Amino acid sequence: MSREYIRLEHISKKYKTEPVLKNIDARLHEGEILGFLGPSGAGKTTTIKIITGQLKQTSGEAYILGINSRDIDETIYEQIGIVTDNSGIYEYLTVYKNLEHFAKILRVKKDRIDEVLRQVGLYEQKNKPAGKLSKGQTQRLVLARAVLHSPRVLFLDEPTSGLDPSTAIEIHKMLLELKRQGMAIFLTTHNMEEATKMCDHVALLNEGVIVEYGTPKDICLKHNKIKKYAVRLHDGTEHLLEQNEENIGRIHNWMTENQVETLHSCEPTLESVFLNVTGRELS
Ligand SMILES: Nc1ncnc2c1ncn2[C@@H]1O[C@H](COP(=O)(O)OP(=O)(O)OP(=O)(O)O)[C@@H](O)[C@H]1O
Repeated sequence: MSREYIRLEHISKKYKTEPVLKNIDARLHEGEILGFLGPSGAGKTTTIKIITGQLKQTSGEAYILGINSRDIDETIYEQIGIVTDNSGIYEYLTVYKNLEHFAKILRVKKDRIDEVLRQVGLYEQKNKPAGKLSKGQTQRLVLARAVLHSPRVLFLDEPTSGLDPSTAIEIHKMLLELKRQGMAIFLTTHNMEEATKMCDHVALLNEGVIVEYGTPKDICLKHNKIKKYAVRLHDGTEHLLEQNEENIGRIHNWMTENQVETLHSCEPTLESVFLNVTGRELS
């Protein structure tokens, strides 16, 4: 049984009188990725801040690596990494010097810097000033900094937001490798494809409430009540049909007349589940 690294029990948070998190429960284990998925303002960043002790909850308990978040001090940062935005990178220092600076603070041996630079694919850019990196390269540097001290838990707030698809795929590969090495990753995203591909469990968060929690597959299967088929005919027309007797008959007729070019069953996606449950788009 893998070790539990994060536990949220009935977390609620109000900013003044405004409730932004309501009774949040979640778990994250060693070597797992948990996705907090929700539109802007759903409460994802607030949740990260509570777990990491940057913000106090109004009620409920949060534990990270067995420590109550109300009791944690800065020594926790030796065991966790946080990626929220690009702040904290010194633009006028080279990529290497940036990491050297953090290696000193985190008491990490210098050998580890080249190792991490290779891991995130920035070794060739090590002598470039950080301010001259592309957006994707900057995100790799931020990630390199966050994993320099081999943390047990990594928090990523929208890690691929604004990146082109091929850079996002590279970041995903890196994260899956870190997970394979046992790191637990708490990921927030608007991107349901990212969540489906990367996460062992997801929490769908809407206006501070978890409306669904589980594996992406289980959540989608649970909502697979109305089955649909997508049919494309040789004449170029496309048809999205609910599974019922009449439509099965239509599909059958098209098939016997050899009119069908492609036929797929359409499973729900996390995006469509979210829309279904909340009436809102994720992004
Ligand atoms: N310091 C604060 N004071 C008052 N309200 C706040 C504060 N920080 C966040 N909020 C509010 O709490 C709610 C949740 O914000 P939060 O940043 O956690 O959302 P999010 O899901 O991370 O959004 P995004 O995807 O845009 O980053 C929002 O309505 C936000 O306006």
